[in-house]
Amino acid sequence: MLGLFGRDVAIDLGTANTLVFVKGQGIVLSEPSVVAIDNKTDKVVAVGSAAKRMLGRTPGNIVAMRPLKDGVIADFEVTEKMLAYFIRKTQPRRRLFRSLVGPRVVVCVPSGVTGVELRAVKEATESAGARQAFTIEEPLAAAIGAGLPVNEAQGSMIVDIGGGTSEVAVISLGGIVTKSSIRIAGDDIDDAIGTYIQKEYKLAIGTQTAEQLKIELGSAFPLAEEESAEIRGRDLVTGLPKTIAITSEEIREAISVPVEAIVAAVRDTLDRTPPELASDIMDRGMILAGGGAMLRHLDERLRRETGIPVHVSDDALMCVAIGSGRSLEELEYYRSALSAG
Ligand SMILES: Nc1ncnc2c1ncn2[C@@H]1O[C@H](COP(=O)(O)OP(=O)(O)OP(=O)(O)O)[C@@H](O)[C@H]1O
Repeated sequence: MLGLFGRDVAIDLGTANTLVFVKGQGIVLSEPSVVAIDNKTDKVVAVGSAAKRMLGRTPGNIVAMRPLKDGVIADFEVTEKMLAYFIRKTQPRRRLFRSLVGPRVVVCVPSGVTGVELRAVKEATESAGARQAFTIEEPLAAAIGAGLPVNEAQGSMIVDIGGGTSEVAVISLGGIVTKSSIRIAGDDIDDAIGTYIQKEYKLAIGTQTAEQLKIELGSAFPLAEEESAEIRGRDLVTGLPKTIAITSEEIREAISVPVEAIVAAVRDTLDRTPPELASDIMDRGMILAGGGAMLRHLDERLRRETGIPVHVSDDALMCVAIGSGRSLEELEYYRSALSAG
């Protein structure tokens, strides 16, 4: 069909990764939320994976940056360019005529965003070519994506741990009843690892090495068999490359503060949950979503600290995008979860 309208898309605009869902097709794109820009010409040089490879490796005139920080837009213009790139990539190869043939776009936003930030997202989406922009709060999208019955009169609890924000929400009848949104998540865990290694070993490591250490050695609760790994960095005293060995116990200690903040947000949300909904959650448990949910034994830690069953979603990294996509495909059914632009 030679459609007059663009393909409707849902975008999980994350601090770390952006996922794009095309109506009728599912997730078609998942790339790091990174943009590389040439300072001299102000032109975008690369977006996504290609730009991520440039982080920390660019010559003077090119800057590779993440336009979102802590789950919110830190650089409006660059975010707009990134959105435009992702939307364009999913559209048939022809010009997008804004408002006439642009697609409808659902963008997922953290539940803690302010009115100003929300407007910024909608404006960026519309300037990027959307004829109509909707936003959906991240915990609602994650819950829909995890298959929770969000529209029923039943308490569902979702804990979504991304790169920049961790969102905890209890949902019933299509809306969020209690929530906590903290700007502490996966990135802060990486930073904590970097800081620890710098302090204990006088070694500077890059953010990608810190993230890798988190994924490979990190845990929120003791492992049956603790592990160790070798890492390379720059010796802060001699300025030369150096290799050290580090254990999973050390990484657990390094990340204890941000992990505890996430656990505290879950406890705090439960404390404020009305008794009927709390009882539903006691029975059915909470669902963990977002990339941060894959930190080893985080489920075990939460289970022990709250006494409530904890399940990690099968599609932790994609839950939010899947849920945003479902809300796009069933706009009427999920109307109460969406806010129109
Ligand atoms: N196996 C893993 N163990 C621990 N953390 C992981 C793992 N895989 C990915 N992550 C972390 O998940 C985070 C990214 O998750 P996700 O893609 O859900 O975030 P986002 O949607 O981009 O961020 P936000 O929701 O804050 O805007 C990163 O911090 C990444 O390091």
